[in-house]
Amino acid sequence: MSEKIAVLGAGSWGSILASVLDENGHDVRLWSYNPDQVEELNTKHTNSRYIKDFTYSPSLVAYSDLAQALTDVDAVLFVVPTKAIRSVAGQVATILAAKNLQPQIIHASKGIEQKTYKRLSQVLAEEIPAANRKAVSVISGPSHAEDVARKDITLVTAASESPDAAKYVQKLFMTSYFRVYTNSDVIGVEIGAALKNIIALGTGALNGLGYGDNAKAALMTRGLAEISRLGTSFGADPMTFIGLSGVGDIIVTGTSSNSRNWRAGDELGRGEKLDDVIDHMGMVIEGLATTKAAYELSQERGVSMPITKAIYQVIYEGKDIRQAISDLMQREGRSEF
Ligand SMILES: NC(=O)C1=CN([C@@H]2O[C@H](COP(=O)(O)OP(=O)(O)OC[C@H]3O[C@@H](n4cnc5c(N)ncnc54)[C@H](OP(=O)(O)O)[C@@H]3O)[C@@H](O)[C@H]2O)C=CC1
Ligand SMILES: O=C(CO)COP(=O)(O)O
Repeated sequence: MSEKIAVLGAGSWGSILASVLDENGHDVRLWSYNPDQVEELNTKHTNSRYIKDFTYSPSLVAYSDLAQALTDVDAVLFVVPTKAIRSVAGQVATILAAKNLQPQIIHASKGIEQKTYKRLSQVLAEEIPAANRKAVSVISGPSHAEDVARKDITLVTAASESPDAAKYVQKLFMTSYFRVYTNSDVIGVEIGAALKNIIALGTGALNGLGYGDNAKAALMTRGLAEISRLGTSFGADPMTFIGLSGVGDIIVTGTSSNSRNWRAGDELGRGEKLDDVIDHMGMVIEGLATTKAAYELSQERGVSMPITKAIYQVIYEGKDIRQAISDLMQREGRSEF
């Protein structure tokens, strides 16, 4: 099949997913709000700020005009940072209504909306009226853009309440090195995807402070336990958290310097100031905002999330990291499950 697909957001992940789709023979329109970036993508076929040493196929065309990118689309893939999802979806909705289109809606972003605590598929379904879309799906899993760029083996999951939509997304992306499973648990997939970034900040910080493998494994395991507690409180299937978008993504993000969240944590652990870390990263560090949303959500729902709370206190209340770790370790002993 060859579909017309608009990919919105030309950062590291959006541009590489666009490249996978282009390679699969789809008519891909990669949209960015930055005209200089569009110019670079269309003339040099590079995206140097976001992905180093990678050349895109000339068949992949970038657009700065959103309406043009959406012409006759069969599917729209959102890969902008979480904080931009609602505003971009609002613009998309207006254009789809004017063009009388009803594409599949997919997103590959990882976060929770601030203040509303909504998952991104909920935000998309709210902003794009049912008359102008088919189902909403999410594609997620352990997938650093840098690894996909060099065609390293990558497995992800496509989740949707509509089994047909999940299969559609699976078919769009599958290649010899990019394998896609389907999943009906949208809640579990989106919560796992968003909250693993908090844990990556934590394991990065442990690394920066000089802690070893035991400490990092402990943080990832107990981190997954609290993510699972929050997710199941919303009705997620506990099995999802031992799948690709749960333990898979915690491993890839919580152990790798390819992860911006891990790197940010590492730099904080080494004593750098948060503002400096954000400044020189130059790309989105989703875990920072997600820590706030998840902490507030855990308070609101009465779900125990001690690691998220500790990371929240370090980032938002200026608590000393070593003190936060010591306080976590001195909590009263309890049963593992
Ligand atoms: N990188 C990866 O390996 C993976 C990332 N993800 C997720 O994908 C999402 C995007 O991440 P990623 O591509 O890495 O992020 P990047 O920071 O690399 O790129 C984000 C892109 O979105 C643009 N952007 C920012 N705000 C807006 C806006 N309001 N309207 C339109 N475009 C905007 C940015 O432009 P500018 O920089 O000029 O602001 C940039 O081009 C995140 O949720 C991330 O968690 C998921 C899996 C893997
Ligand atoms: O989600 C990712 C890999 O699955 C990428 O993580 P970072 O946003 O921390 O780079």
